[in-house]
Amino acid sequence: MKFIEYTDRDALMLDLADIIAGELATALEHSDRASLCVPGGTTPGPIFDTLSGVNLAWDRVDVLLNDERWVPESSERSNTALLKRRLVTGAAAGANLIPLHTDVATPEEGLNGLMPAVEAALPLNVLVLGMGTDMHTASLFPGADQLELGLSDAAPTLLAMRAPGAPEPRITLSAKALKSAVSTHILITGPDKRAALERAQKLTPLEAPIAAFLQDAQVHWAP
Ligand SMILES: O=C(O)[C@H](O)[C@@H](O)[C@H](O)[C@H](O)COP(=O)(O)O
Repeated sequence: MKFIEYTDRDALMLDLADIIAGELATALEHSDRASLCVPGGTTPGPIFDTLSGVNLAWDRVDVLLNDERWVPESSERSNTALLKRRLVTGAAAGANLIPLHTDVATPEEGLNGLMPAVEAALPLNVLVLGMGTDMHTASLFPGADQLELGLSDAAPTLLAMRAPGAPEPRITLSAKALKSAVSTHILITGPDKRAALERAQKLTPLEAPIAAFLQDAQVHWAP
């Protein structure tokens, strides 16, 4: 793991957007298509704003979420709506957004229909992960009903997940699918998340799911 500390959040967001754009451009030099897998939640918005202004062959880029809350796009908790508003817009409007939600009642019912497009985007080129102070990442939450499967080598690409720490049912890429990424960036801000990350380094992925990703990751942190 490489830990990169920034003086402030603005610097972090600008630098990481720049790194992601550079990695996508390099991938597109060697391949017809490149994939970018990103977290939802409250932290990455400013990175999306910057990326959506970057000149890149976005029509050759597949964008997908790490995970989605099973809520309609009209909900303010919809990560898909966040991506449409702040990432797949402007210069990046032509990117291919791979859906992680469909209009059925439960993630279990939606899973199989969503799976082929996600699998077609693997292996991932660029992965950005967020983390909660409970050390979850994507929707791999400590105590989640399918965590053990989600972390195992036998995991399917997508799983439904329900957890005490998650207010609604979720759909998530498995650790195996996420770990296909050529490059992994973990985006965290604030002292509580830094302390949580330090705790996670001494725990197993079942106790601290983010631990499954630390070995090959660059962690980007600002106060
Ligand atoms: O949909 C989600 O909730 C995310 O993908 C999740 O894994 C997120 O990255 C963390 O919960 C951190 O969220 P914040 O950035 O809001 O703290």
